[in-house]
Amino acid sequence: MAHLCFQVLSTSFFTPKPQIPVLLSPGAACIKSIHQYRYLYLKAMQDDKFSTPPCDESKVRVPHVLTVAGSDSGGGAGIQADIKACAARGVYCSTVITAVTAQNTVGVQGVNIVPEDFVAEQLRSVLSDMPPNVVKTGMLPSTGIVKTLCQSLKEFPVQALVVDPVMVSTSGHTLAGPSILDSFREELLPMADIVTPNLKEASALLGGVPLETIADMRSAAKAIHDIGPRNVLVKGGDLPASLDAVDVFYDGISSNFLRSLGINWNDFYEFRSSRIMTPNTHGTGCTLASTVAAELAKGSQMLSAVKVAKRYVEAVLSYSKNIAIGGGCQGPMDHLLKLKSNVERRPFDPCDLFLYAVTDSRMNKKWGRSIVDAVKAAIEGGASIIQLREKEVETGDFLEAAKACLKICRVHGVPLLINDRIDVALASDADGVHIGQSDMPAHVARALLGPDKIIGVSCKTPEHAQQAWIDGADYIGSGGVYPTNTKENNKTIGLDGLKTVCVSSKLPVVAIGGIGMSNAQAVMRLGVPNLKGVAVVSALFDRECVMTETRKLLEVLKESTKIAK
Ligand SMILES: Cc1ncc(COP(=O)(O)OP(=O)(O)O)c(N)n1
Ligand SMILES: Cc1ncsc1CCOP(=O)(O)O
Ligand SMILES: [Mg+2]
Repeated sequence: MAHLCFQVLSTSFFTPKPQIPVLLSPGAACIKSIHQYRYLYLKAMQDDKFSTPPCDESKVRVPHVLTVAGSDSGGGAGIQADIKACAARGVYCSTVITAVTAQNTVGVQGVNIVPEDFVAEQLRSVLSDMPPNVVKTGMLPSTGIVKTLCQSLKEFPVQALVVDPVMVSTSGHTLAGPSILDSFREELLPMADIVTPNLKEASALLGGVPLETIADMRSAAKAIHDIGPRNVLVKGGDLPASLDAVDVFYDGISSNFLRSLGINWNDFYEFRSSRIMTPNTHGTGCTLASTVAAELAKGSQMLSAVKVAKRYVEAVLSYSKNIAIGGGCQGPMDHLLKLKSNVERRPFDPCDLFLYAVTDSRMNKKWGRSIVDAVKAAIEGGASIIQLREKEVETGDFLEAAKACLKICRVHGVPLLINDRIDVALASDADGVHIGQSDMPAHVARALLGPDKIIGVSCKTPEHAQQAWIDGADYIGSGGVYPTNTKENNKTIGLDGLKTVCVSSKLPVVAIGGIGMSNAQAVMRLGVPNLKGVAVVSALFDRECVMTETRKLLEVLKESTKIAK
């Protein structure tokens, strides 16, 4: 938004700090200085940029992207991809539709361009009433629409403009012809904060120069930058001989400017990632640009917005690589992977607490087995839930073990929880945590872990149990029921204490502490309905054969339920 930034200064959204000269009509010649001032200005404003306007403190500001693009009936690209990407990134998305396309996974069957004056009306409706932080453009199918958009943005300035110069569909259909190039070069690109061409689009913007190598991409990024956008991302997905996917990011003006101040600055960045082999790549360009826009709307700096967007697209590609939608050769991605993966994870079932195996690194070391082998054996023996309780393991090793155990647990449909370490649970994407009274409060753990993860809390009293319920826990662990050497200085509550907690608890309960083959039946025979099972450490892991011990204990537990009936 090269020549809009000075109008932005006068809006209530920003509280101007530095004194910045007002340049009202920037030709190409003054773009550099405008960018330089804007760079300084945005740096100075970084902290204030997204503060709520002082006049309306009660309202919660929602990051907002307006996408100006074409509709894809197949739902994989265009407006539909933009809405989904923004939603996945937690950003509100409004839309101005420039064209309606009839397309599917086979190709584009038809294009109906929205009349220019109706594009103008949509722009006015959104920009005048619900100003977005960032505008992102996709398919702009006529010179008139480009001009209308530029005019609207001059009238209603926004914080950033992300231009995805869509020209040809992935199936080869022309979506914006060569006549559009002049208006891109003369009007739209000089206003852009970032432009994200693929190789074909970069070549077209530069009059058809061949782009075949990463060196070519660098030259192209520089040449496009000279047209006026503040940043350029040339996407190398179509590089012929490349195995890796390499995109080149160029931020020339600020680097020259910073160098002139004696600050060393790298103006080229290469984003390199291994290729994900999948036919489901339709909509990657729209998704990347929308995610950059969404991250900018949330307040990110440009380079980190691009980094996050690249990572997000890779994650979506990888998640969607085997999905089957449509009969054509290029399928769409599934943007809402997070929702999906949570849905696919089996929700917590209190019956999972029946035979709860809790690991102990000291015991496993003593018997010469790894955590992973211990978990495998417990699952083979019939454990219905696993907790990694690794008090003596380094964080990095704990994380690796958690990831490896998670793979095994997922295959068997057995939930995996982490004792104490919410960071390890988050980093490994484990199914949840078990926390004690002196660990982080359960409501804080819930806020960190989100609604879908399992949280267990240790409770010795009805008050603890009541608090665990209020805090949003899923189950409670109650004990030590019997004396144990596994946990030092742990008060024993006995069967009576356990019963008191169970009776008062609104949550399912698992008993813990000194439980094994000899006393598991006595525990289960308490007969309180929400006592769902026993949690065991030494009876399984301080033994030579974990699988055999688990099997035997499972039989005892099954037997006890029969007797209880
Ligand atoms: C199922 C279950 N119940 C209780 C505990 C004990 O947790 P905590 O009180 O945090 O003690 P440590 O296990 O951290 O020593 C548990 N781990 N699992
Ligand atoms: C972690 C814990 N919390 C209460 S008792 C206990 C230890 C249980 O270990 P064991 O099953 O070996 O008695
Ligand atoms: Mg603990």
